[in-house]
Amino acid sequence: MRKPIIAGNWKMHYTVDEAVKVARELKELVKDAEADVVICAPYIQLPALVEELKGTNVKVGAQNMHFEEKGAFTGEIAPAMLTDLGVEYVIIGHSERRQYFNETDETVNMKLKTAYRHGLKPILCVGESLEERENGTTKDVIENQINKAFFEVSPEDAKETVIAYEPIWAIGTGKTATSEQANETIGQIREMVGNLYGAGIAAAVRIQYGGSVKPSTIKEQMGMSDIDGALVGGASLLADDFSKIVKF
Ligand SMILES: O=C[C@H](O)COP(=O)(O)O
Repeated sequence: MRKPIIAGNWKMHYTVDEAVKVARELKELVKDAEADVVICAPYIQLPALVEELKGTNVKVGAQNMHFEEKGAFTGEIAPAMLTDLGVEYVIIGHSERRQYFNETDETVNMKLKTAYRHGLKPILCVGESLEERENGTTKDVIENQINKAFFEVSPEDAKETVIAYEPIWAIGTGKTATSEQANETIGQIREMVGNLYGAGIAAAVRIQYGGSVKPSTIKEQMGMSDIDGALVGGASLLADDFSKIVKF
């Protein structure tokens, strides 16, 4: 039985004070949640969030990091800077990073390996564009992303990876993939993991759906056979909405 995992991605929202206020409300609302709960916040909020959420069931994640240990990479954040704070998760390869910041399947692979090395739990994002969905190439596009992301990744590390399937056309658009569409593609991703690592790991790996998830959509989504959680953008910004998703 896979434990559900609901992660919020706050993207580029909130000052530190605002973030702490939401976290304070959230930790009360979700303290008896059965799912794993994660908030992935902008770097500058991470120290205050780790402090605010210490000893609670809400874990803190970053939205990105560099694959190198250190060096002349102006504006970047190294993995040890995150673990030193007590950050436990990191989103890798979000479509907005791929689209606006030149993230490639190769850098995604390097970042995954760096995350494992530092004991950070990665949330690996994959997904197709609207054009790819309409062309009928969704499965090929995602298989390519999965194969490249897991290139030379050990089975032990692969098993601990959370995969987020996010159709790009459903992100922030209010256009949710139907639960059946999401479940079908997530089932295919599980098969791809199985092709790489075998049935045991495919059955164990947790795969989330992301894209306009709301309190009103989560129950049906979590009722599907292959959906193990959600990566939530807009609806994670308010504690009340996010807690309803967490406690689907
Ligand atoms: O990381 C989260 C996803 O990009 C989904 O964002 P959204 O829930 O605002 O559509």
